Amino acid sequence: MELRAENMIVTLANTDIVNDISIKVKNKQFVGLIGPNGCGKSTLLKSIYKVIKPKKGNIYLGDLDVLNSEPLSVSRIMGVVGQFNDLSFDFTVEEMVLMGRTPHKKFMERDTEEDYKIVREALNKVSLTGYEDRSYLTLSGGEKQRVILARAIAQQPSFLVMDEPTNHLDIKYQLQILSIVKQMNIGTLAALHDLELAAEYCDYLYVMKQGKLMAQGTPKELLTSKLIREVYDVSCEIYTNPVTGELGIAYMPFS
Ligand SMILES: Nc1ncnc2c1ncn2[C@@H]1O[C@H](COP(=O)(O)OP(=O)(O)OP(=O)(O)O)[C@@H](O)[C@H]1O
Repeated sequence: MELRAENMIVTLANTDIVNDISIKVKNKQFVGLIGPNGCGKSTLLKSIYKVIKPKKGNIYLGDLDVLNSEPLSVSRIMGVVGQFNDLSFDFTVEEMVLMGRTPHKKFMERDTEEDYKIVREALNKVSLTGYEDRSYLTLSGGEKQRVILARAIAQQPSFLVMDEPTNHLDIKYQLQILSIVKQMNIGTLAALHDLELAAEYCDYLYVMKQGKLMAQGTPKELLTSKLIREVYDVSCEIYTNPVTGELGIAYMPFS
């Protein structure tokens, strides 16, 4: 399913945090959103998953006019893995992942054996089998992150929005989570900080700086030392990793 966000302007506290940005994620494409802290990535994503109302713009997911649709209609096709996953109330891991089934149910409809099967499979995918009865609030940051991904998997969305999904995760789970998402083979838009991981997993990248879109392209054409200096104010050398063949970035320490 294709996502089109057109001419998005998001204003918070009288400031244009997202300033006339258009992005497109083609069907089954994994698209990364990169840029320095505070450039507006989360704000743009939140406007796409309807937590923040933009001042201007249009968002279409397939034929669905996201901004003019009920959240329930959007949640039937869009999964979200947010940046901060804390709750005020405690739920078990199983209850958390079962919430992913809610958009597909009628009012007061009971959970079925099929729902529990989908939840078990989702937990297995993120290596959390056996955690069903654990209290969500007692989990580590990385375990919470994987529960939230399991919830998105159980939702069986056609499109996924992720805000720094590898936050809190050690390297094994960073690779695991991105591989799982890639295998889901659905359109995905993800804000990412690790540029090497972005290069490895993303088909296409958008670069934001100070609320504006600065550049876009495939990782290979986009990630140059010149661009990284312009965006992050950091010196680096780009090379091809001799072991993986992937794009590598050697950052130069501040002197
Ligand atoms: N509700 C708000 N009111 C005022 N300013 C806000 C609000 N929410 C976010 N901002 C500001 O908007 C800017 C962009 O924030 P945002 O979280 O979108 O950035 P980001 O690119 O996701 O950053 P990070 O990489 O640090 O997560 C920041 O300067 C932030 O302080």
